[in-house]
Amino acid sequence: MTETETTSSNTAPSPGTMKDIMVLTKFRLSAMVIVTTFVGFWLNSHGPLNWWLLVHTILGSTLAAFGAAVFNQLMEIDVDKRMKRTADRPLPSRRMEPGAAFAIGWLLSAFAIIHLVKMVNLEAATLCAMTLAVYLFIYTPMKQQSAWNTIVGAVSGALPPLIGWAGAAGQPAESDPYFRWQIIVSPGAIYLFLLLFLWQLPHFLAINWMYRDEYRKGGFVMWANDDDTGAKTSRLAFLFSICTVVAAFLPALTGQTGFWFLPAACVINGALLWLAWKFLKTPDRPTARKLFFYTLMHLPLLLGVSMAFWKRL
Ligand code: HEM
Ligand SMILES: CC(C)=CCC/C(C)=C/CC/C(C)=C/COP(=O)(O)OP(=O)(O)O
Repeated sequence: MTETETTSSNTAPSPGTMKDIMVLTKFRLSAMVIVTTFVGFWLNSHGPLNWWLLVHTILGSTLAAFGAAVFNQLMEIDVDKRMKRTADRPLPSRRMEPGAAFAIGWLLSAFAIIHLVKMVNLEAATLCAMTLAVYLFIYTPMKQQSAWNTIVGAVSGALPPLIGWAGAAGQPAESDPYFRWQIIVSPGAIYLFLLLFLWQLPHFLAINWMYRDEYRKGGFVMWANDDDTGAKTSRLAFLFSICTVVAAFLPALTGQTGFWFLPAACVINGALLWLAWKFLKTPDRPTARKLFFYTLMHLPLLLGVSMAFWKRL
């Protein structure tokens, strides 16, 4: 090997390193979480968008989402080792030292919260801290105790759009109370929370059923673990898909969206119900896979039409 090659292999991250960083930060999942934060910010922006406030909100939330992923994987090294889906993650495969991950997790999470307090507002920072706390202190340990963990996980997954919603409110005026609860107790924020909360249930049930053997092997207690026929999981997935669709129509019912939201939402939600129905009628891997992949399209599509037809009242 020439000197140049040695030097470059020491400094430039190899494709393996880049991949490990993506896995450690659960990059694709975190990216979609941040899309929901962006949508929350956008929907609660009155008048022209405050681009700097948006950048600070997204930066803080992104670092927190990465930090959450790092700590979650640090807490699950032993169980992740037992599942094919997760065994090759950098920590269980021992490509990364737990000490390094611990330091990275702290740096990301602490910087994120401080950044949100200083550059955005106390409400966004508090919601972000709550997201981390629910995900790491309640959901992650609960995965090995009770199948209700999914409901708790869905709470942490439904808070990030509210971070964006709160972020758009900016700094308080002098006359404002210390903590402005009214920002998040509003119809738009409630819509985003309910939509995200409910959407995660069919999203996860489909994948939970596909990976039920792995979850059992890993020692995770999940709804689909004892359901080899798929009857129970597909019933739950169908029921929660109906609930998701009901939540998805709320802004149309309250007059928050323009005329074209309704037909667009009918198509997007109709496809979700159709795929959940197919999974219910024939619970097998192909129907579960289709439902899971469609959930990954359903959410951005619905958030997209919400943004497009949202009335700035
Ligand atoms: C109870 C809450 C949730 C659970 C248990 C859950 C579970 C999972 C699992 C196990 C996967 C991995 C599938 C695989 O390895 O092939 C996955 C993928 C994914 N999830 Fe979720 N999820 C939840 C919430 C969310 C939320 C809130 C979002 C974003 C808004 C989200 C977005 C995604 C995305 C984008 C993927 C694909 C990631 C990839 O291909 O790397 N999930 N989810
Ligand atoms: C701003 C901020 C802090 C954002 C973070 C949002 C967040 C915590 C989303 C997590 C959603 C969730 C429960 C995913 C499943 O994780 P899992 O641990 O069950 O997935 P795994 O089995 O693949 O490890």
